[in-house]
Amino acid sequence: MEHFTNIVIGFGKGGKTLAKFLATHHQDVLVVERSAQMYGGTCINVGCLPSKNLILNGQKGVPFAQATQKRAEMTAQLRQKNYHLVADEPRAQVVNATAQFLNEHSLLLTAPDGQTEQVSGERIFINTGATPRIPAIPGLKLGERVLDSQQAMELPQQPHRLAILGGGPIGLEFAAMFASYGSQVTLFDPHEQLLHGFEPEVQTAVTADLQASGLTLQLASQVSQVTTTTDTVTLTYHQAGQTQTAQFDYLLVATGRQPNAAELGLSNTTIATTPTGAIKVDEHLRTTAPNVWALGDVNGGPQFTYISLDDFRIVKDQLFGSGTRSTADRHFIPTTTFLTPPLATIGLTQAAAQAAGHQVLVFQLKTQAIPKARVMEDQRGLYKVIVDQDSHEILGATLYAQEAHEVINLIALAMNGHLKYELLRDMLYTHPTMAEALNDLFQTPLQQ
Ligand SMILES: Cc1cc2nc3c(=O)[nH]c(=O)nc-3n(C[C@H](O)[C@H](O)[C@H](O)COP(=O)(O)OP(=O)(O)OC[C@H]3O[C@@H](n4cnc5c(N)ncnc54)[C@H](O)[C@@H]3O)c2cc1C
Ligand SMILES: NC(=O)c1ccc[n+]([C@@H]2O[C@H](COP(=O)([O-])OP(=O)(O)OC[C@H]3O[C@@H](n4cnc5c(N)ncnc54)[C@H](O)[C@@H]3O)[C@@H](O)[C@H]2O)c1
Repeated sequence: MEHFTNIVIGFGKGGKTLAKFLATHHQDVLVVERSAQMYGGTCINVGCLPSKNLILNGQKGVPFAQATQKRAEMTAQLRQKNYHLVADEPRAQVVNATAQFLNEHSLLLTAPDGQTEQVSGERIFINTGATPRIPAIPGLKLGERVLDSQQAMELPQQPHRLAILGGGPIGLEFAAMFASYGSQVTLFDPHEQLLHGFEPEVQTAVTADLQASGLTLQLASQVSQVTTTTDTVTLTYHQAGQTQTAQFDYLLVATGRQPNAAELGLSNTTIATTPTGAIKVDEHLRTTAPNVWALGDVNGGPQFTYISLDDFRIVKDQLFGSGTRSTADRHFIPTTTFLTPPLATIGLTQAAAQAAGHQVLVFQLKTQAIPKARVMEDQRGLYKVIVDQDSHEILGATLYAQEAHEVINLIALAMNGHLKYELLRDMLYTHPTMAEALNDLFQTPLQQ
């Protein structure tokens, strides 16, 4: 059995960054990835980057067939680059196989052709990501007409009539994206409102903009049956006390992603899982077995590429630093749902801040008031920022506007640096930019 100092299972964001780091720090490392089409992980192959590329080309008016070709070229290039970034390191090896634990420190590797080998590792890092969660609805099964996000992006033509199950980030981004290519999109979600837990002004604005772009929303709906034929999919759903049916060409299932832990052979180890099926970790990402860590989606944390990257930093700090860095250091996690315009958030909403006992100042600005929005010919949206009345520090922000995905990082800096809001109010900004609107936003709080 070949022995390695380090084994990384899964070529995800945290794992590949760690593998590169270890190899360049003179440690041998084996990276095990079950699919040669996934070198580099979910984000670059089937997640963030291809979806944003399709969103961008939809906005530019590129036909879907051409856009999907560009997406495929981009992911192929990124996959190659990611593979070589690790595999070309003299101390690193990449193997195409599925890993399963035999015990805490040895693994069975099964190659795509069925060949097996056993390896052992002094340290093992689990970075196996997540896969779509399919709700237990009669007739609902992925196939020709019922797709996950990867299959939807790989369609050769945009669907004519598309149903989407789930109004989370995948459901919303794909709904807006397919609508921009001309698909008739209907989105089903059990909540009364889109964007559950967001600022109410933003829920209203986004809902109105999505409807104006041609999207049909079936909110407060429960899909109870899915029936497929060779070229249609029919949904039966309950809504407002009535049972209805609707027919589509395709259904995209976007109802969350489940950590990939079930097939790892964990029953051969003392590695515990959580009630939701994630690998149980402490705040230093240590599993319940010695010298085994879990990074990224598989550990049940927020499912973002930048969280997986931060998981790498936590593990690196244990191996090469002071060992103090932990998930508790993540005070504020910015997010962006890439709608048009994008929707970015950080920290608390007004309701959450008040519920937590803060006296708040609420600042709000309509995007219409921002010159750069006029220049960009998209004046939809608003900024809403919540400030603590005593400390003058920012508690949370929701930005729904062009460039919100960039401006939110400026707010994150102020929050992490414990800066008073007046600094952003009085700063010099380049012009014309969406950031300079912070000068105006912070002039006068709304009356409470
Ligand atoms: C459509 C979509 C859009 C998204 N958009 C964004 C976005 O805009 N911004 C953002 O931050 N996040 C986004 N995400 C989420 C983001 O992609 C994930 O949070 C992130 O990629 C998770 O990375 P990871 O490090 O956990 O592992 P992953 O990148 O998921 O890698 C896990 C790897 O492990 C492999 N693997 C699994 N089991 C085994 C095994 N037993 N043996 C060997 N290999 C195995 C898998 O094949 C996979 O390559 C998006 C996700 C999707 C699906
Ligand atoms: N821009 C981004 O950062 C981005 C983009 C895409 C995905 N992601 C990540 O990927 C993860 C997965 O995204 P997601 O949108 O699949 O999951 P999600 O868990 O965020 O949202 C799932 C949605 O499906 C709905 N739902 C659940 N069961 C349902 C049912 N039976 N019928 C109809 N609706 C149902 C829920 O109400 C919810 O709105 C997210 O948590 C996110 O972190 C991030």
